[in-house]
Amino acid sequence: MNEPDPRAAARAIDALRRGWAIAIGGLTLLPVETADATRLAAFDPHAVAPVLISSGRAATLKLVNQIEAAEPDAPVLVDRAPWIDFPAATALADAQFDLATPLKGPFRTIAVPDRTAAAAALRLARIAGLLPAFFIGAGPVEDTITIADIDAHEDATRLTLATRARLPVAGAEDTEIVAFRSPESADDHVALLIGQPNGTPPLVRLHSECLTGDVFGSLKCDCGPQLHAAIRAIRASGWGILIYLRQEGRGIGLVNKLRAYALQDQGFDTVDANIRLGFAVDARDFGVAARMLELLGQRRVRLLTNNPAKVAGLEAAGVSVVERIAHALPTNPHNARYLATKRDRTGHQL
Ligand SMILES: Nc1nc2c(ncn2[C@@H]2O[C@H](COP(=O)(O)OP(=O)(O)OP(=O)(O)O)[C@@H](O)[C@H]2O)c(=O)[nH]1
Ligand SMILES: [Zn+2]
Repeated sequence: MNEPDPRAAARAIDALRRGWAIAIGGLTLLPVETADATRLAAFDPHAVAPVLISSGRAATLKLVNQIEAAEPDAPVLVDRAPWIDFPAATALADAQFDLATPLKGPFRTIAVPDRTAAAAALRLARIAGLLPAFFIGAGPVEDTITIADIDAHEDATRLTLATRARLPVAGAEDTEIVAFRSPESADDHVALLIGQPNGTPPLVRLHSECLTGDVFGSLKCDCGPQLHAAIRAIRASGWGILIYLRQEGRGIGLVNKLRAYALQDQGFDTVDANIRLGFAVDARDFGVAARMLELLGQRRVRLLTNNPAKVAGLEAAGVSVVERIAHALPTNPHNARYLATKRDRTGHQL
């Protein structure tokens, strides 16, 4: 097996964002979101290329039953009926049109030729911040990558400590910022080391990026208040670490999170919005945070969280969580339903 090429996934992500076709394993794929009718005609002159979507999207379109939708990001292939032109394929891919222009079919699902490569393609779409939907054909491709290249892009063990500097912040003047990077990914994660080690396990907060909450003070979620309260709680405890993970939108990226918000405007909750778009409810990998803690020499932590998946994710990656401390803040009329959904549907303990 060849070593993964550090540039391969980055080149493929770039190609997908420009609407160019790529090949993964035995599959040749054109992304639905960024293609157009002309590119599709060049890629698939006989209009026979089936459309790859995920099972959550397929369940939303009533193409598969609910049991399969329990794993919302599994690959499903839709046969290319003659009426599925480029706009119809876009409607297959994009949940925002579901209520206004419901698709009636008829649709037929067919066997996915290479499930592993198809799942890798859906994963790459998520990493690229695109809708998880592709035409599968035989046209010319811009890049060819392997599943190992995609794995390397997400491999936390490839993360290294890049630099560190003093960074006094409001509520914690004795703070240092440490930045981490990997050869593959452009997402530079950071940690704030707050206070001085005192022989006890650090109080740790894993915070996933939320542009809307962290920067604009969005009231739809609790991220901004949680971020600032965590810094203060860590300082008050003596010392600890705030890990800031570049996992916007629970790992689906900013644009897809805003698509989920548009679906929430239509009445769907945060869980159903992700599924209707074709993503897992939570696409984050907390192994990245474990790797950062390991590079900082910390294998035992006290964790500030309401989310059992964060505890399990750290433990699975070899960090022992000696204590979980709840991190709930007052609700407001805009985020009450979101927080209730996290309690009722994703097991958050408040
Ligand atoms: N996809 C999606 N992501 C969201 C939504 N609302 C907030 N987020 C993202 O969710 C992440 C915030 O999660 P965290 O603050 O880590 O919260 P948590 O997983 O609930 O866990 P704790 O706060 O530790 O209990 C950020 O990446 C936000 O951008 C939403 O409606 N849809
Ligand atoms: Zn948020």
